[in-house]
Amino acid sequence: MAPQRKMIVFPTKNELSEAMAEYTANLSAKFIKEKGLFTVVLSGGDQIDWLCKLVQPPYIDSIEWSKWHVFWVDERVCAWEDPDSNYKLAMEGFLSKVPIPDKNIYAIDKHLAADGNAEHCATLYEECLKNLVKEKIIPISKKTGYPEFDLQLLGMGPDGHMASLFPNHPQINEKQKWVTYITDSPKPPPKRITFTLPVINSTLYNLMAICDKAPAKSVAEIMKHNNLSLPSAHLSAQVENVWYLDQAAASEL
Ligand SMILES: O=C(O)[C@H](O)[C@@H](O)[C@H](O)[C@H](O)COP(=O)(O)O
Repeated sequence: MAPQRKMIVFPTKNELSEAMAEYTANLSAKFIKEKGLFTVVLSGGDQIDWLCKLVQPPYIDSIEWSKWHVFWVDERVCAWEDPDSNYKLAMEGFLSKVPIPDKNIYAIDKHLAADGNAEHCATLYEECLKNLVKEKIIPISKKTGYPEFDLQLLGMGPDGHMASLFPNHPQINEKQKWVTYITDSPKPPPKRITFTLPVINSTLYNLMAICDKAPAKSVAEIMKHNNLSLPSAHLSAQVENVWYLDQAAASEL
């Protein structure tokens, strides 16, 4: 039975950001103690701004960064140096400030992304994940049959999309692939790769962080009506599916 969706509303974005950092640091300590490593899946958008607390005391010194393995739930198919790149966003805002080994940061294929080859990028990213299963970095969940990440940090767009799973687009129905692609994303840029829904929901701990007024109507559609036409309404997890909102994002509840 999938865990119930939990919701916590914070008075300010700063308090939400502090709670995100604490949640992440606690899970980092838990999994590194249990298995000697921690797998974290990032997304794009504003979320990286909120992870800023992790690069400040106490976390900057207390987290065992060398044991982290970092992935992206979705990525734009563009050069790493492109302002649209989630890799660039995360590298500049977070990853360049913490001592995670480069080999433990799994980005979209640099050259194929620069060439704009979305389908091949998705195939290669899936191959990367499958190699890490063989190397026992990522387990396959006995419960779901899909790869099992420890923590995934997600955002939601005003239209209710998460990762690059958008309303009225077929990618949300993909069940065979672990990574798929889109070439007509309603949110620019159009070409992206994305984890599929079964992989997103096979994560042990999913933290959905939403701020500002723009997504408030979609938050209400999901929290009050469980409107499944919105991809984020399908978010689940194996252990915890928790939504952190600021007052503006919760203002229609
Ligand atoms: O690549 C992307 O665009 C993101 O992964 C996307 O899914 C993002 O998480 C949401 O659009 C929320 O973005 P904001 O936090 O900027 O609203």
